[in-house]
Amino acid sequence: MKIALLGYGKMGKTIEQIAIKRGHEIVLKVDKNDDAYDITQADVAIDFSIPTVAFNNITNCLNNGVPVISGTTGWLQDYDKAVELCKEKEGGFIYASNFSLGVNIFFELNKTLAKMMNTLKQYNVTMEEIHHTQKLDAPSGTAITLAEGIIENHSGYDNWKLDEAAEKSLPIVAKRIEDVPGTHTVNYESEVDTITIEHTAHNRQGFALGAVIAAEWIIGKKGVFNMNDVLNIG
Ligand SMILES: NC(=O)C1=CN([C@@H]2O[C@H](COP(=O)(O)OP(=O)(O)OC[C@H]3O[C@@H](n4cnc5c(N)ncnc54)[C@H](OP(=O)(O)O)[C@@H]3O)[C@@H](O)[C@H]2O)C=CC1
Ligand SMILES: O=C(O)C1=N[C@H](C(=O)O)C[C@H](O)C1
Repeated sequence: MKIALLGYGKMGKTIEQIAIKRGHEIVLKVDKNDDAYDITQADVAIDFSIPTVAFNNITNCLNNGVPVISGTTGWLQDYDKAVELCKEKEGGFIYASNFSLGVNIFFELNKTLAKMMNTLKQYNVTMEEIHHTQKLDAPSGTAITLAEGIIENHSGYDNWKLDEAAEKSLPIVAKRIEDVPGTHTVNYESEVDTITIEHTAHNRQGFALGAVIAAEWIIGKKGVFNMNDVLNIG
């Protein structure tokens, strides 16, 4: 499979290593200021860039008939437009806030726990995410997906807020600590006890492997998909 890497930073480089080990070829590496590139030489594009350019990268792929996997976070105000374009062009598109198998299992565990806790009003939910200091967005995309999983399944919450507690709002604390690949914690706290679920990434390999598996999976498919489709979970 011929892969275009849109964004050649920490994730782009990790994806390159894994893709080559799995027998794929990297035909294009796009970074800042690499504007004039021909995406059509690739069978599939993998976008791990920055929030301000991700939507543009995705539309360029869809307009040129190249299926695209996007892991970039912080651009979701334009997600619906990307979905529309994908349908109009009959393309292939997957966005996931987190591509790792472990986090996708954690997402399901989080939803199940929220359902179980729904009637137990003595518990307040709080969330914390910790990432490296170069991260541009807060809260993390993964934290937003976790919050949405709780809001959909727990009637005590209908929105989330960064660093703020308010009526029916799920507070998310975002911490930035050097070299942390990504840790997400969900707490249910009552006066008598705390229930905690946590996912800790030890490195970026899990995210990168998931993105390559998603790229392999989307070849020959048309539509907008997510990691539950790829991993057949949920
Ligand atoms: N969904 C998931 O599983 C995961 C998602 N992520 C997300 O992926 C994104 C990238 O993460 P990470 O690799 O750690 O970040 P990095 O900052 O290491 O890499 C981002 C790269 O994008 C480059 N870039 C800047 N402008 C453009 C452009 N116009 N087109 C293409 N590339 C460009 C940057 O170049 P320069 O440095 O020169 O500006 C940089 O090399 C983030 O949004 C992060 O949150 C990260 C891990 C897992
Ligand atoms: O920026 C990162 O590094 C990560 N970003 C994603 C997010 O925002 O959730 C996924 C992972 O946590 C690493």
